[in-house]
Amino acid sequence: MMNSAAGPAPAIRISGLTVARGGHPVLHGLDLDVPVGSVTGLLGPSGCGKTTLLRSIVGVQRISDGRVEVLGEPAGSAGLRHRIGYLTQAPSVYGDLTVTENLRYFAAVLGAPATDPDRVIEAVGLTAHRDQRAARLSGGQRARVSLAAALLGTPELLVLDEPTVGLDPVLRRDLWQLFCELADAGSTLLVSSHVMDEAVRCDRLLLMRDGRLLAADTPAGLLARTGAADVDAAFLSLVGSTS
Ligand SMILES: Nc1ncnc2c1ncn2[C@@H]1O[C@H](COP(=O)(O)OP(=O)(O)OP(=O)(O)O)[C@@H](O)[C@H]1O
Repeated sequence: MMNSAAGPAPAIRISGLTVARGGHPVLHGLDLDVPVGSVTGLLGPSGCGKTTLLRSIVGVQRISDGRVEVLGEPAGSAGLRHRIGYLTQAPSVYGDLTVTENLRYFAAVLGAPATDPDRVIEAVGLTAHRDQRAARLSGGQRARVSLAAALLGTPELLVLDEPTVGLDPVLRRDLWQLFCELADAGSTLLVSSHVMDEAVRCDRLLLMRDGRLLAADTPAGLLARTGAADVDAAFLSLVGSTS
């Protein structure tokens, strides 16, 4: 989707974003847009700055320079709190509560509809485990409880940090299907991954390396531009042309 002057405003607009962590520069003046109602994949090797970028978007990262605008407001604005769902890499669930109890609790905190816990439990494929305590779930199941919590209240923007890590291929496929359905219904999704083969499921890709953006394109555009057969090869070709 193009963002012409007449087109819809992007869900996320970032210019000159510079971040240092622990005294070291991590993001070096990033410029990017994320269009509304799309699934954008944020791809890049471990340590390239994906989580730092996502933290800047949800407004929990101290930034050195630049502008981060989310849904028309500066990142971190109080008004955005109920409009964004954020899945961190570490599942945040209460081990001594069941799946349903966890989600009822988070729904109450968020003021989400009372029917939401059932809906999101089904969406992430945990209905059969709904009465199990979270401490007894597998790592992948616990991660899905966290994902379900991010879906409560049907946020306009979902920021998901490696939501499919450690999941089997069937579940990964089902979750990507869910992400596409959410985008079709109008939500905007920004999904990080270091698994390049997930890229084909995205409408758009942001390829990062060493705190810089290598490319922002559709999967097809990226392959056409690099002449590569897959996103992995496209990434390597872009790395080769910049290093
Ligand atoms: N709390 C911190 N203090 C200092 N440096 C940090 C901190 N967190 C991350 N970093 C550094 O910032 C850089 C980017 O980290 P970040 O977590 O954003 O990468 P990432 O692309 O999300 O990696 P991964 O895919 O492994 O999660 C890394 O070099 C990392 O060592």
